[in-house]
Amino acid sequence: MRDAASRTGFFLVDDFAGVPRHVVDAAFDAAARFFTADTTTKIAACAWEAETNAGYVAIGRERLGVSHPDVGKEALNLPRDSAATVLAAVAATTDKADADALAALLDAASAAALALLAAIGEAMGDDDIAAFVAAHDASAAPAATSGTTLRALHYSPITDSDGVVAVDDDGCVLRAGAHTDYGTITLLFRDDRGVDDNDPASTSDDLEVLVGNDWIRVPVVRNTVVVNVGDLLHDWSTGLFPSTLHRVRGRATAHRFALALFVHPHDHIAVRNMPGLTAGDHLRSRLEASYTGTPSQS
Ligand SMILES: O=C(O)CCC(=O)C(=O)O
Ligand SMILES: [Fe+2]
Repeated sequence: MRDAASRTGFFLVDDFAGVPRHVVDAAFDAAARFFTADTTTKIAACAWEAETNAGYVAIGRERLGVSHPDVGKEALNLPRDSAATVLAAVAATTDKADADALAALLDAASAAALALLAAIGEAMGDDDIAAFVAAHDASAAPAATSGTTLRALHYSPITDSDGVVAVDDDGCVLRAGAHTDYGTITLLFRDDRGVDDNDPASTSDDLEVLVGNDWIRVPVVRNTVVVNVGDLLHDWSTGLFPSTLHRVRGRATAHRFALALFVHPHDHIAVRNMPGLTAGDHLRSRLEASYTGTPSQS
């Protein structure tokens, strides 16, 4: 883990890091059903709110890279601290079982993250692993708020008429621009749904990581979760574990689904190497830079 985290900032963990497969599958099914609703319904149910970072992020609202909005990407944000309102909106839009499935993944992935953080603390040679883990553990500080958020992501097929960006020679578009993640670690669950069966080149390994000067594809390995280092672990480890630039570059014709838990310390925790900045301030400034004002109604 120390080797992978320090070289690329990305690694795969078997058995979904302890999250039961049926919990992952049920959450994928729930997210896919929610995204099937039309845009107006989803916006009306729970439009994304800057204050809480909770809710439905319509196509055109988010730009992870600097150049243009992420192409054809919509998301449902379930921050740990304000999941309830979004879960109620999911229950009203599809059904209660779907809301329960997303809540179950939020809980199970959050627990898995704490176990991973203990291992990561050991791998980076932290002199107070317990404090590192406790800085992310809701039960260790029940009154503390945190940016930890489950996001369901859906990238829909795009056509020429979308006119947003060019499809490159490989038939791919940049689905999510190059960025580093904002928190401590991210747990990314992927599956094969959305792969275009009519297109032999279509795969779900669309996630690319910048290693040296090369964009390397992160392979999809069944029953694994991708774990990657975010900016605050880069900070905590003083650069030993780098938060690596990554992007999603995928087939223009395919759907893509992913579920990501962005794990953050409690908001009041100080960012080690930026005096005066807290984890909460850091997250707010990154969110402000990546969300645009107007949803497109496509
Ligand atoms: O869609 C994905 O696989 C990952 C997207 C990503 O890197 C992110 O949302 O931070
Ligand atoms: Fe990311």
